[in-house]
Amino acid sequence: MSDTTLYQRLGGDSGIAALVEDIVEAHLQNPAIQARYLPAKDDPAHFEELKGHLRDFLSAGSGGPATYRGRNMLEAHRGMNVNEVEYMAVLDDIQRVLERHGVDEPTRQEMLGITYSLKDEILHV
Ligand code: HEM
Repeated sequence: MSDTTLYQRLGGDSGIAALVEDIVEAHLQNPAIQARYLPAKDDPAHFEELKGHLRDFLSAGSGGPATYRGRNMLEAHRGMNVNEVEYMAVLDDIQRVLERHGVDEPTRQEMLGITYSLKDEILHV
């Protein structure tokens, strides 16, 4: 176990903001899932709000100072009927962006565990 928080190992507020920008961009480029995110991009105010929610979710969930004010994972994804391929595409994008940002291997593994653990609230709901 590391004695630094996950939030610190992700680079704090600035690291998390940079990660979210690149994760969302990766989703928009990923043929398996881009159609899911394009409608949000077409509405700039909504798109900024979504990215803010993603930053706050990551900060709040990793020991950072933010308060997450978005919907819980079940409510946010209900009705989308996300499938396994889409779920893996999101997890893969996150892992690739973490690696590109120089996030260390144990921290990437921890993120993989956390993102996988949300499966029952997101997959086929
Ligand atoms: C561990 C995996 C995931 C996490 C942590 C996550 C997290 C989030 C969060 C925090 C929001 C914002 C909710 C809000 O603004 O109220 C969101 C929205 C969204 N998620 Fe996910 N998500 C994950 C997986 C997925 C997957 C696999 C898909 C489908 C490919 C997906 C599609 C979406 C879409 C389209 C929205 C935006 C809805 C809107 O336009 O407001 N998510 N997600």
